[in-house]
Formats: sequence, structure tokens, C-alpha cells
Amino acid sequence: MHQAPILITGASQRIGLHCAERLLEDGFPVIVTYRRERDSIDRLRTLGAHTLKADFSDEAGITGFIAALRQQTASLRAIVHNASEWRPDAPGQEAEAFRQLFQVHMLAPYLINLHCADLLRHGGPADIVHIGDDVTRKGSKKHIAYAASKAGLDNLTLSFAASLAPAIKVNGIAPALIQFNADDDAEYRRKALAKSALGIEPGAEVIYQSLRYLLDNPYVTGTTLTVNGGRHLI
Ligand SMILES: NC(=O)C1=CN([C@@H]2O[C@H](COP(=O)(O)OP(=O)(O)OC[C@H]3O[C@@H](n4cnc5c(N)ncnc54)[C@H](OP(=O)(O)O)[C@@H]3O)[C@@H](O)[C@H]2O)C=CC1
Ligand SMILES: Nc1nc2c(c(=O)[nH]1)N=C([C@H](O)[C@@H](O)CO)CN2
Repeated sequence: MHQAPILITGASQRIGLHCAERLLEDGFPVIVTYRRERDSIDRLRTLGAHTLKADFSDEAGITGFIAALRQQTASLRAIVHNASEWRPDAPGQEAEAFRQLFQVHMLAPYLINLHCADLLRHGGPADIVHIGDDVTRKGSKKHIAYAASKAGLDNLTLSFAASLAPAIKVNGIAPALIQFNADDDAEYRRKALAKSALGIEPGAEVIYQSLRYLLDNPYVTGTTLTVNGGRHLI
């Protein structure tokens, strides 16, 4: 059994939920954040996870979470910044959308890393992992604000890796299509699958495998793992 818990933000569904369940299965204590009560959060509690309600949509929500986290635990094995909103650029809501994406993808990881890095300084292996997006490689015509905020997250990986070494490793994972959303129609799915050399919807396990590689490897920091099925080859 591992000692200090791993924090995963936004773990009530999909990739975050899968990684939380797999970490618990592999004997890691886990703390997760969520925004609203759901069966999945109850299931994680049953599996032994500690759950903290947190909305990173504004600074108060982020700083309130930091205070709650520090009440919950005196040490952490890792921090996984998974919480994310995927929203297209919407006419009339440009500035609000940009602010929301900046808050969740950049301000939350920035403030949590700054104010909780000390919880990782316990002498043992310690990691911060930012879940980004392969789209930062070339931008996005329809998700301009989203891609920009994820590109900022990529840069936080470099700065925090330099700043927190050697005690804490800081890395990123840049997925492309991992898991469709329920409302993705057949045409959207066909086009999305055609954008990668491997042409599959791999599912969340490939992100868990990438997370474990980063947690288990003592000699990787300042790196972002591309998990994109070879999109860059098309
Ligand atoms: N799925 C994919 O194919 C891809 C995913 N990624 C990245 O991988 C990660 C996981 O993806 P996926 O599982 O699809 O993510 P989701 O879109 O399912 O979102 C994950 C969680 O983020 C939480 N969240 C959203 N906004 C906020 C906020 N303002 N404050 C706190 N929590 C928030 C939500 O919590 P709640 O439900 O409790 O409201 C949600 O459960 C993300 O960072 C994503 O950008 C990158 C490329 C492809
Ligand atoms: N927070 C999220 N980010 C992203 C999602 C998602 O569902 N939630 N999905 C994608 C897509 O898979 C895209 O990569 C291709 O369709 C990107 N980011």
C-alpha cells in the first residue's frame, strides 16, 4: 500500500474517473475533486477515495479548494491536473469563455502547484502531471481559446519542472482523441478517427498507462508525453 495520496482534479467522469479507479485498484490512496454529487463520486468513496467538492471557475473557488486540501492531508504523492472544460469559441461569449478556460486550465494548476508543492516535499517520489492536449501542436480553428489555455498549461510544465527539481518531477500528457462524448454523431466520429495514423478511439486506459509511466520513472521531468495515435503524421 502506498502512503501519501494522489490528487486527481475533475475525476467524476471519463478519464479522471478511470485513472482514480485504476490508482485505487493498484493500491494508491486517492483524493479527487468534483463539482456535483454523482453516483461515480459515491462509487469512488466506496473504493476508499477522499472527495473534495471544488469549482475552479474563479479564484475564490481555487483558493477555497487549496485550503480544504490542506485540511484533508499533510502530504501528497502526486498532483494530477485533469479538470478541464472543452468548449468551442462561441459568438457573444468570447471573453467569458476565455476567462473560464484560463481559470480551469492555467490559474488552477498554477495556484495549486504554488501553494501545495510543499505537500509533495516528503523525501519520497513526488510528481505533478498536467493533462494538456495534442491540439497545442498546431492550434484549433474552432477551439481557439481552449487550445491557447492548454498551450499555457504546457508552458507551466516547463517552468514548474525547472523550479521544483530535484524534489518534484513535473510532466505533461498531451492526448488527442481518447474518448468520444455521448453526443458525438457518426459523421463527427468518422472524421475524428481519420485524423490519426492509428485511427482508433483508444479509451482512458492509455492515459492511465501514461500517468503510471511518469509516476514510476525517476528520470523524466519537463516532458510532455504525446498520446495521439500519430495525428502529427497525417
Ligand atoms: N477525452 C478526450 O478525448 C481528450 C481529453 N483531453 C484532456 O484529458 C483530460 C480528461 O478529459 P475528459 O475526461 O474528456 O474530461 P471531461 O471533459 O470529462 O472533464 C473532466 C472533468 O473536469 C471537471 N471540470 C470542468 N470544469 C471544471 C471547473 N471549472 N472546475 C472544476 N472541475 C471542472 C468536470 O467535473 P464535474 O463533472 O464534476 O463537473 C469533469 O468531470 C482533460 O484535461 C482533457 O482536456 C485532451 C484531448 C482529448
Ligand atoms: N475537457 C475535455 N477536453 C477535450 C475533450 C473532452 O471531451 N473534454 N475532447 C477532446 C476531443 O477528443 C478532441 O480531441 C477530438 O475530438 C479534446 N479535449
